[in-house]
Amino acid sequence: MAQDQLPLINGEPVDLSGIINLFDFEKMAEGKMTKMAYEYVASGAADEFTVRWNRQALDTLKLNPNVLNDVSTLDTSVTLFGHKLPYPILVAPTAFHKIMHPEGELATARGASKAEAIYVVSSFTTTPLEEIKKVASEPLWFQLYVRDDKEFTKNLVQKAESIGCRALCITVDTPVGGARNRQARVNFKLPEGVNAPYANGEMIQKMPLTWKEMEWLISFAKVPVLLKGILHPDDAEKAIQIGASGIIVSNHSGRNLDTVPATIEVLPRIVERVNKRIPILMDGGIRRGTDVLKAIALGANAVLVGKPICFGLASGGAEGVTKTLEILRAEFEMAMALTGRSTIASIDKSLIWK
Ligand SMILES: Cc1cc2nc3c(=O)[nH]c(=O)nc-3n(C[C@H](O)[C@H](O)[C@H](O)COP(=O)(O)O)c2cc1C
Ligand SMILES: CCCCC(=O)C(=O)O
Repeated sequence: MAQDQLPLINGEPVDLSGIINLFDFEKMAEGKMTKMAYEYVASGAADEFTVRWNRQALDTLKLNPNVLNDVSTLDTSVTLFGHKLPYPILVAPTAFHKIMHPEGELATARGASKAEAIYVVSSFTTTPLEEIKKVASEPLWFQLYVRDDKEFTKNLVQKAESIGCRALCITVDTPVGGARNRQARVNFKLPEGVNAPYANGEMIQKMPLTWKEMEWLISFAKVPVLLKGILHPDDAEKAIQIGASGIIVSNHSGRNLDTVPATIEVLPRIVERVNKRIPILMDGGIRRGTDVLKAIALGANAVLVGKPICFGLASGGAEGVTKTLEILRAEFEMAMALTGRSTIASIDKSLIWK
């Protein structure tokens, strides 16, 4: 592409034509972000075993394709809480987008909408919800970090509902922050002029969140409530008992408790216990269309992607976010066709080589 035809991001031409897969975006983003921002996004907790295991576990699962099924037309759609998604990939909640790109969450929302994906806005957004809502043409969900101030929490839930967020993801795996060594080494903090309006001036501190508070939240929430960060089948069961509408199997991309297993390893046990009573979403290390396929084969209804969205955003603003999702979607479609699956319902356990 000629220089003068390239899209302008903040007045700077950005050429994404060399980006072929999601790993290319990480390399490009590293060159564009401040060291502090890159370390914040790219790092995990402690020795980063879980970060690596998320990827390794997906990589080492082998596929067992069928041939000669009619895959001339694919239906990749799934329905979650009454809303039809054209494909089963959502934008995971990630904090502080203005440290990744000056347009922050507005670029993420535009980019996700263009790719027809639901964007789960983080409690630690650096842009007010009302502004994000104005630029989003696809549904938003809201991720909630529950604070010890109940009034604050309730008001935030009601704000998210009133601007039209269609679901709430309550993050339950962060009662305290993890041992984020790489963040500590760069002395991570928000740069001057960037703030998180719903973080109440604090980063993660002790959060007094227990099953009792979850019941309280569910009692007044008007939209479906999902618990994000479930790894134990007993907790999945409790989530159903207290009336959660869904769960997200997640280890927070290995950013909180190191040495928990890969989410794709945990997923089958949760799926067995939940036994189709509520939808199960999963995140952690999804980078390839085949990863999406494997998660669905093992029982997830949909997946979310976190880091790749941050890297897409840092590389090319809204366009980078769109391209990230489009690459993953296209790879997922190829993976379906190449395994002989034309619908989501036909993606079953037999696809995984034993
Ligand atoms: C930079 C970054 C910020 C994150 N911020 C939040 C957050 O504010 N709230 C939350 O529930 N999860 C947060 N997460 C976790 C993601 O929602 C998600 O669980 C995880 O990133 C998925 O794994 P992946 O990044 O390997 O795709 C964050 C993850 C990253 C990488
Ligand atoms: C201090 C925690 C901020 C948000 C978060 O969940 C993350 O960085 O993973």
